[in-house]
Amino acid sequence: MEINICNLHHSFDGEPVIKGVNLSLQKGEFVSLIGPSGCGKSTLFNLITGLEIPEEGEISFNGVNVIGKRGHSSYMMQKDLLFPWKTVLENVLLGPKITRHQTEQAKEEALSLFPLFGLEEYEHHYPGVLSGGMKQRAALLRTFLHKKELMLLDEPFGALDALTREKMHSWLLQIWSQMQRTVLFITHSIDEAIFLSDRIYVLGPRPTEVILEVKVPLPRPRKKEMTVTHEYVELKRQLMNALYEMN
Ligand SMILES: Nc1ncnc2c1ncn2[C@@H]1O[C@H](COP(=O)(O)OP(=O)(O)OP(=O)(O)O)[C@@H](O)[C@H]1O
Repeated sequence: MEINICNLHHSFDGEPVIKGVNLSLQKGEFVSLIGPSGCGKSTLFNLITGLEIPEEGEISFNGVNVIGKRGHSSYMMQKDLLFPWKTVLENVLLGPKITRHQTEQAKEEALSLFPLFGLEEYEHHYPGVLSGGMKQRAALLRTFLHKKELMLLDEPFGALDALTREKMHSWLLQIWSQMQRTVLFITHSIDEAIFLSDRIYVLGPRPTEVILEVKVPLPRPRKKEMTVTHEYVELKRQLMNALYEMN
């Protein structure tokens, strides 16, 4: 599966937000988007999922135009909250339920994944008793169960403390390699983008466009020790220059 976004333009009330964005993803790739606050990253996700219709440009999955079409990507929004009155299991089944495929099979699959997502024994608890990291893992499990060609993750770890966030990085990579999904990931953290990704796109300020695309030259599986290697530091310098030059 190949995803191509070509010459995408979008405005709100006559104010341009997206200005000729081009990007592509190969099957199974982990790609991050990094850019200044308010540049249009979430808008880009809304366009890819069909929640918004672009003024101009193309979005295709395997050559098929998907503009304005829903159902080809699973989306974890920045504030993807769990419903406090539903149990953790009911919350994670919301994706399959929405697509009317909620069967005993979906429930069994969800239950079998609770240990991998570090949520074992919390199936019938309410989200109020979960830690911040567990809540994000539950929201991620819901997104993983909503099996679509592309997973869009909008800053899933932005609100977590540094240590929990680091643990989540290694954990997410393990899940991603086991489940073989294509991921597009928004972050404000250069380190997070490098540690997780195969490729990174740097977006400029609003109206945004791609100002840099880099491949991450680090082997997998990723290890924390890699964050002090020459390749890592050089890439970080390149990304910092691109991001700080805009301000
Ligand atoms: N539905 C909308 N109507 C009008 N303006 C909008 C709408 N959605 C977003 N905007 C504006 O478009 C711009 C881009 O917003 P967006 O949320 O896409 O940025 P972002 O890069 O995801 O921001 P952040 O990094 O802070 O999450 C902002 O100026 C925002 O106010």
